[in-house]
Amino acid sequence: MTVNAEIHAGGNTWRSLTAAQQPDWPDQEALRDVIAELESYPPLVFAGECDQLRQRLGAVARGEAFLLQGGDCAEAFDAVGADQIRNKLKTLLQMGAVLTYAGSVPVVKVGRIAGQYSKPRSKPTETRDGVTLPTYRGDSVNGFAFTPEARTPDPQRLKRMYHASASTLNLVRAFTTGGYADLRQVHAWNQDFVKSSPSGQRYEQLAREIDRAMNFMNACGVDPEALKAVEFYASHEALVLDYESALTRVDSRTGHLYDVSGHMVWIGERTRQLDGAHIEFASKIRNPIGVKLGPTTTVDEALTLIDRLDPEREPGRLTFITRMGAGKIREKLPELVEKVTASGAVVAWISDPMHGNTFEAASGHKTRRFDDVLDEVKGFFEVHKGLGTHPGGIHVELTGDDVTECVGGGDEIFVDDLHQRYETACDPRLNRSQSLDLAFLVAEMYRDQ
Ligand SMILES: O=C[C@H](O)[C@H](O)COP(=O)(O)O
Ligand SMILES: C=C(OP(=O)(O)O)C(=O)O
Ligand SMILES: [Mn+2]
Repeated sequence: MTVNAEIHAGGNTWRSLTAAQQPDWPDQEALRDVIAELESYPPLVFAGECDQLRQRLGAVARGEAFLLQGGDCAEAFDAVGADQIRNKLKTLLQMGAVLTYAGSVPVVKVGRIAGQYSKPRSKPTETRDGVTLPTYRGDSVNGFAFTPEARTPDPQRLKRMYHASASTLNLVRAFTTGGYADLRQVHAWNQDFVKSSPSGQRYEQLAREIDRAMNFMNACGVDPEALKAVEFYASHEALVLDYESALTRVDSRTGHLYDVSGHMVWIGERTRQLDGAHIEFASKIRNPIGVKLGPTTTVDEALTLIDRLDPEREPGRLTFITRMGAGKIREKLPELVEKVTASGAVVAWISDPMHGNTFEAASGHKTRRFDDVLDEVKGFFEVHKGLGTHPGGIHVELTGDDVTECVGGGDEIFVDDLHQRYETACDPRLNRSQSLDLAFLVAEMYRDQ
């Protein structure tokens, strides 16, 4: 084996361990062919960009910046269109502007985008009217339609995932570097929105203040070109390990392995077993890594995760994304933060206020209350304030469209409205107005911290 091949094999050490939540591919030979093809594809991101994000997250971990991570629960192949991508980006940029200006903090912007196609599920099957089929595991694995054909895992979908991610990332890069995301466009992002919604009106007022601040900077001689491009990164859950390891490459600059399917990847609450394949895989790559921590996480688990994933104790390498639930965060988070901090490790602490607050409405829709989401973030800030540690950011499921999936918000959505525009393929997302409401409220919390 050449040195490079040996290092590359390092991206496959997970294969001898148990990998939770993997698809039951019916045709192993077809899977092998797909993996071989994916291995020949060009990387979607450059390892140097992953390093840059790790540095940005280092600032988050040290308390010098705030992470805004958001996007769909599950991206869908048929939603890879200019309007949907632009709306999501616009929402994230508006939230970023609110947090930067009203929270007075640099904001690191990371999408759950261009690769968020695979879903862990609580049940392997779904039954409707006496018919039982495999559960939907994301567009990378099977189809959402409730038919045996659609629900059978098809490895060809992994190639579609790659191409859908590539098209999405291409447009995101064009928008964020080509002038669309220019901060001087801060009003333009709001045009379709402002009149109809309270959060849009509140945003417009903020945009006017930003304008004045920019005019002031202009008058002081600050180069306006500096505002033209925005740094934006792509992230997704590293769930289907055949895909992630097929896109893992040796960086020619350093000889290290990077998962070049996205800048940052995270390991979910259902796949973070210390002796499992996902943690092993993540330990071999140099990307910044997130790990979701639910309410059953023990201090020992958190400390072992640090030993496994951040042995060098490098700020920015490891982000803990807590998702405790509004009713548990104040009880469960303090000990974790306290003991991790006492260990000397510097991780970024981020709040996912979505996944601990899901419930089923009487109509059968999976939903979340805006007030619970807000309360979990409040609890997260309270805990960090009490311990003198840094509330590093938020991780949210959102979309730029006017969906009716979560209840509440300033432009209130009621349980009876859920059916109107319930479009998610998995978990309920904040719509644009609810996302902006959240950004304003989080900015206030940050400022008061
Ligand atoms: O996005 C997260 C998970 O896939 C989701 O919360 C699991 O939901 P389920 O209980 O419907 O499987
Ligand atoms: C599956 C997810 O979350 P968790 O692993 O926290 O349940 C998710 O982020 O969509
Ligand atoms: Mn989800």
